[in-house]
Amino acid sequence: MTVRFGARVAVDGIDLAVGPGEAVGLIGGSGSGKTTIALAVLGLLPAGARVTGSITVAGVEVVGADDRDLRRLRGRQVSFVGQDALTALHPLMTVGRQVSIPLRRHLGLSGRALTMAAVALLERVDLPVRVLRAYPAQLSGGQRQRVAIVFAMACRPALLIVDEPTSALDTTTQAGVLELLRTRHHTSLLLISHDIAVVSQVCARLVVVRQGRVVEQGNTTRVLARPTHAYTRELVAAAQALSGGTGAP
Ligand SMILES: Nc1ncnc2c1ncn2[C@@H]1O[C@H](COP(=O)(O)OP(=O)(O)OP(=O)(O)O)[C@@H](O)[C@H]1O
Repeated sequence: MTVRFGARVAVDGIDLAVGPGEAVGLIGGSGSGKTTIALAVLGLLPAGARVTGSITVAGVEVVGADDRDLRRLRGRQVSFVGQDALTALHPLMTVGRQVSIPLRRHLGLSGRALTMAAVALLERVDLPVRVLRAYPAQLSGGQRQRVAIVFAMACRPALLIVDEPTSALDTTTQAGVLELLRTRHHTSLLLISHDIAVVSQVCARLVVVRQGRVVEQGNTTRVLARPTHAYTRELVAAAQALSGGTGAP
């Protein structure tokens, strides 16, 4: 895919595949095009953006699709969790009401079956049932992030895209969120981050982007041990410096 904002090419002929159940990490510095790739896959780029090429999710072509088809795809086949879970959740709706919407719309649940499904989702992320009656602002940052991810996975989408899931969290809470991302069952994951250490804890394959192009991709262990591109070496060195400077991140 290629994405242009006017004359500026933000994503330049990227060829990227995420297989069924696979977790792929998309890494790159600020402005490398990571969020633009995510928004293109979701069909959520702003009006001025022009996408060329092809993007398919669960066999459905996104480029040129109409709003109705895109709405059907989002939530059911592809879900997204952005950097700030507070913005992903409606501030004036309890957690319980919010989770009931996708469960009703996409899975057709109602009444007792719907309540039981909502409770089961919270149990999966070690959150007490009373969280269903809480408003997002009454939860901690880590609780909100877990709620947002578990909601995004509620309808068992084919693909989950998560953008910088842990940047605002302390190390312990971060570990909980990453553990949650590891237990996705059949859902594929595209995990976006500038932090190679975070992504390498969840993803078996890494794709490194710079200025809208893929500069390196491959098995996580291989990329960390023997990065071939200078830019990847910089990212690995930065992660090692942050983790105390010894060993792999
Ligand atoms: N709506 C827009 N209009 C014009 N240019 C944009 C728009 N959105 C993104 N860009 C440009 O596209 C390029 C890629 O931006 P993008 O947000 O995808 O990078 P990123 O890798 O996600 O960065 P970050 O890690 O800082 O979020 C940048 O040069 C940015 O300025």
